[in-house]
Amino acid sequence: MDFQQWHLQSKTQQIRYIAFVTALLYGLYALLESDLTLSYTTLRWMVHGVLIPVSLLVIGGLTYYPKLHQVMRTLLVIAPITALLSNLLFNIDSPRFAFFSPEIYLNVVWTFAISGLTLRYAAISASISVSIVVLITLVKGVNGEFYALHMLWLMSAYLFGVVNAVVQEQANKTLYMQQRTLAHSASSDGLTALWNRAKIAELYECETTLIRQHHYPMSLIMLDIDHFKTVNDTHGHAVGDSVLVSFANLLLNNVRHQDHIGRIGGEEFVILLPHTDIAQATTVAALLQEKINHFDFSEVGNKTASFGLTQYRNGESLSELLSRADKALYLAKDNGRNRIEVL
Ligand SMILES: Nc1nc2c(ncn2[C@@H]2O[C@H](COP(=O)(O)OP(=O)(O)OP(=O)(O)O)[C@@H](O)[C@H]2O)c(=O)[nH]1
Repeated sequence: MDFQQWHLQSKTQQIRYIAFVTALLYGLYALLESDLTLSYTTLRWMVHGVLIPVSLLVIGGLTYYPKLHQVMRTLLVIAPITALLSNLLFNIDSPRFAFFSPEIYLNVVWTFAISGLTLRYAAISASISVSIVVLITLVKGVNGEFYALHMLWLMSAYLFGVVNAVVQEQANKTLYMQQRTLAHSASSDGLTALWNRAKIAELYECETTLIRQHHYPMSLIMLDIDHFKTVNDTHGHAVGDSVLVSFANLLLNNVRHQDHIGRIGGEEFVILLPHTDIAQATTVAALLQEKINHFDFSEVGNKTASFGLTQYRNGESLSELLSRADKALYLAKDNGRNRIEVL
């Protein structure tokens, strides 16, 4: 999940409540406005009392549907621009423009600091809004003495908004990075950085859910370095560790990016291969065997590994799949090691 998606997800509640509260406030605004003005009365009602509150309610409602969050964000970018355009349409020629102008400044601050948009999207929305206001103000003008104050407040709203959004964005990015680091260290093996057993179980659940929908084959390779104990006994634990890291990298460099590699025991590894039947998995295992046999593990020289392969059967649990692969691996060890066995 990239930062934009993470942000959207983490801001869902804020967007929801702010959208609902703002819808309510626009309803009130429409009521108060009708006492203040005689112009565009029906249109004002339609826009401030119906169109904008309904759009905001839709935005709030879309927060409940993660698949529609992109649509929600687009509406969130458009809504403040619409509100502001209607404000200008209704009020720019009015001698009482000053009564209605706070909505414009609030709108800009709202977009940057309150709406829940990321800096990029808030900047797009608020910049379009402010450009429109400046342009229309320059073309149409606003009544004399209010002009300078209007421009100052507009600029202040934009500046406060930008500064706040930049600071918030920095804080959010730090939080995002921290969460990613934490999530990764909770899912990976500290020595090799491959997935740990818990993460493999999570990935297995994701894959089997997809398999139930799309019916594709999946295989599992379990492999174990042969006579690894002698590496530790002869060269020491530190060299043993570096062999494990090199071995992990060798696996990573020789499988597809959609395959999931985990270290589930001392020198025991698994590779979950989606969209792969047992014949294809055997070809992958043979390629890995070849690569391992020819790899120079520096002080240790060449090593071999034994492979246990099996194909996923519909509805079975990870432990059932692992236990069959484990039996195949056991067979490979029993039959002389540096072998591939399938069950
Ligand atoms: N250096 C290092 N050694 C580990 C680690 N985890 C497990 N081991 C060692 O891996 C060795 C596994 O030994 P065994 O289970 O007897 O297996 P083996 O010597 O590889 O023999 P076979 O699997 O039968 O071929 C043990 O000596 C463990 O101490 C680790 O993280 N680092």
